[in-house]
Amino acid sequence: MTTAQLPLWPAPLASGPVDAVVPVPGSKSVTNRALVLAALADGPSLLRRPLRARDTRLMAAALGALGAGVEELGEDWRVTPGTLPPSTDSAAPGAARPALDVDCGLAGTVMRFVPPLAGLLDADVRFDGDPHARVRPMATVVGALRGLGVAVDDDGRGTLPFTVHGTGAVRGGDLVIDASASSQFVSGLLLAGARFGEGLALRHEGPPVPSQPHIDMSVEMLRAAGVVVDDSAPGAWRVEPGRLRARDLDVEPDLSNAAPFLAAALVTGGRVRVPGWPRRTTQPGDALRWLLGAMGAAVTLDDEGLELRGTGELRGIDADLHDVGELTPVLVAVAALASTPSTFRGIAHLRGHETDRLAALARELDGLGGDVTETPDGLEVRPRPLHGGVFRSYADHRMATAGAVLGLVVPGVEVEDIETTSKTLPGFAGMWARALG
Ligand SMILES: O=C(O)C1=C[C@@H](OP(=O)(O)O)[C@@H](O)[C@H](O)C1
Ligand SMILES: C=C(OP(=O)(O)O)C(=O)O
Repeated sequence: MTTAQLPLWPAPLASGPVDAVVPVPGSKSVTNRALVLAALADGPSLLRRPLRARDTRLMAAALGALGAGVEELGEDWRVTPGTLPPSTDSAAPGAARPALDVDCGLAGTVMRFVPPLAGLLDADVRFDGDPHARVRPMATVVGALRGLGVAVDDDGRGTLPFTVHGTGAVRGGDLVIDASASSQFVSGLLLAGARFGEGLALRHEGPPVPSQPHIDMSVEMLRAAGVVVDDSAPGAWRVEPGRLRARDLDVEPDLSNAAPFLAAALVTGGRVRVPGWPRRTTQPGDALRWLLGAMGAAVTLDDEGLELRGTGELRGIDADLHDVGELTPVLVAVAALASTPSTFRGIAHLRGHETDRLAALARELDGLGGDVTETPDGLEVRPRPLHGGVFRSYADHRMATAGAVLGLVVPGVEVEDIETTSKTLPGFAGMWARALG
């Protein structure tokens, strides 16, 4: 794919230690789960301060196409279930079955969470997305739906596009999947499972499932909606059939989107405070406290939020990021600026993210004079003096923010298509400029 025509953003060089308070918008993962659960619930729900970004607007539009209503009320969103749960007023005799379109963009949560809901509608629902979305792994979703008795038309490649032929009900029951390529396969089925006739008894078979905190987030949010979920056996989940309670919810700040700002404090020896950092959370971004701490940061969490201070020390780490893969790009950028080498493991599944993140990080850092090698399940980073140049983002919001972190201390870094950050963080360039003062 040629990306030569995309604009280049001269990444600002820090003139000194970054010292900023950075309020971070709502969590993508919490917002999109809350939208799905609200669309399936027994009445209207209010999401307070959801993330308003491309991924969450795509989710709102997808649920809208399936019959739910999402209305903006200032900073909040009111969600009305509409024809979800399954409509009883199916098409009149002789009328064509409704054919609906869902644009997944590049949102993993939309492409993995919405198809199981489409099975609950009496309609044909076509799923497609961006060019980069058409190479993300989807075979497990298609296979799971067929295993649940839902017909799906695809071209057999195990990717978008495909069409789900819903019949208005999903039988549910026992299902075995391989979720080693993405935890979202598990989450998507769990979120819809209570609406299946027999509920869902899901079992994973295969190499370990990544991103366990995101599965915990799904289970916790289902329970908060009154759904009975048993996750006591490793690699197995039982969702009892039943109603989902509508509820109002405060969306936590997106801790993974705090990563570049916290990294800015660390690599410039400065200080960044993120207000509203939850004391307890299922978000994987909470691990930044330990990961950046291990790289030299001093981190405190109190009622004012999280504060991270750079201490002047910046060391490499050896870290298994299997559970927190979405933190990888920024951590690799920090590692490239450290005084000692780093090894990141457990993240083979990042090859199926917005882009092949392992290849992209190795290529772009090498392009700035770095020394990064891919391993079968991760990256090895050997710090070297870096020089300026173009840092391509491959339609990946987290590649773009990783480039911004490098540009703080490496003169002449130009990040391609900084606006790709609008997937989860619209206005990133402005936030970055404000944080740098
Ligand atoms: O369920 C979610 O909200 C997510 C799960 C993870 O996906 P993978 O398990 O595919 O890494 C994560 O990387 C992604 O950013 C968001
Ligand atoms: C992997 C990510 O996104 P998605 O939800 O599209 O999978 C991510 O945000 O790092």
